[in-house]
Amino acid sequence: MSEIFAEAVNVSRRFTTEPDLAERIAVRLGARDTRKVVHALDDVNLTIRRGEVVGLVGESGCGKSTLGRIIAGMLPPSEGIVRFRGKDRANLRGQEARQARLETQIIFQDPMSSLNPRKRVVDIIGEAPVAHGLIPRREKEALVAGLLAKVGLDPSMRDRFPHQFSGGQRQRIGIARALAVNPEFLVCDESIAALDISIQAQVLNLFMQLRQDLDLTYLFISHDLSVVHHIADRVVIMYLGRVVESGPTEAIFAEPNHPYTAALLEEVPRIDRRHRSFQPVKGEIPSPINPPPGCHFHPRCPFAMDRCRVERPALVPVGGGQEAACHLNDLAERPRFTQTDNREIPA
Ligand SMILES: Nc1ncnc2c1ncn2[C@@H]1O[C@H](COP(=O)(O)OP(=O)(O)OP(=O)(O)O)[C@@H](O)[C@H]1O
Repeated sequence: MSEIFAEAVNVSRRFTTEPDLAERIAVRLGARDTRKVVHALDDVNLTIRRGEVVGLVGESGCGKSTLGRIIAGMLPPSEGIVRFRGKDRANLRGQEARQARLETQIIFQDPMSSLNPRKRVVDIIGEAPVAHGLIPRREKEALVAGLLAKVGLDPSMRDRFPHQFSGGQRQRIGIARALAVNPEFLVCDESIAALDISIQAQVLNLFMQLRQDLDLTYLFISHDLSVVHHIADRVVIMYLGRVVESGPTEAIFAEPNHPYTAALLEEVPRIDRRHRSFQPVKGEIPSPINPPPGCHFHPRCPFAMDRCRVERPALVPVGGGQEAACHLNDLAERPRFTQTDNREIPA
């Protein structure tokens, strides 16, 4: 197995909600402070090995982006450690910290909001490598031309502005900008979600090609299991701030261990039946402001037992390279579920 490249160890992250105007006024007038704490991540472990594509999936609000930003070093955890190449990111200083920042690039969903509309593509892509002293200014044009070609755009487009490109082309510009500083690790946060279906496949193929050509490591965040099935070596499933299951992609798709994973897969969409997002698993996702005790999934789980309502299940190996956090694994006879009947089995 290749070396561990990036790692989150027992990472938690809380946010305090901002009070709105009415709440601020009420507090000034003596009312109780109504700010609430959002438990976005609750003791999460994640390991990414060199050269791996790890797919991080889960419903909206389960903490995927927060984990991606923490692993990328853009956001500190409230608790826990983030290691990059074996070193605690929080302790990196000077040149080492700068190097770690450059080696990790994050590609967001909406390229338009991250590309400066007043700058030409040549500057958008070529600015950072010059500013960081990776290349002399005179080499900027050539570097940008090469990068545009690498992401499938005509190098003659380098003097255009972002608004002169389509959504898919803009995402390619975003990718070229990320590649300009020679990263080894790309965190792709819903990077293809905003694109038309046909364009999604093209950009996904580009990511896979770049992986091969440049030996990249990816954390690929998506709410779309079919996308992850297509690109990831390993899948990590999150539910309400916790990892509930992880393992090799094929194993997870063939035999999910956690009832939540099974329920998601029931709804999914094979890649050939293109389906863009999760259908709601039965029941509402609870609020991360007030998560349920025990297993976070128990209010929606068709198998929930008394123990699930009070005791958090640990994430443990369950065979086949998979890990799952489910008390069912401790039963002498585990109820079997299939992708089609998991909703009907009584508790
Ligand atoms: N800066 C913040 N302030 C307050 N709450 C936040 C902040 N950032 C994220 N959250 C909350 O933390 C939880 C997890 O958010 P996050 O964006 O990580 O989830 P996600 O799985 O990526 O969802 P989505 O796909 O909708 O972005 C959500 O309840 C979100 O509202």
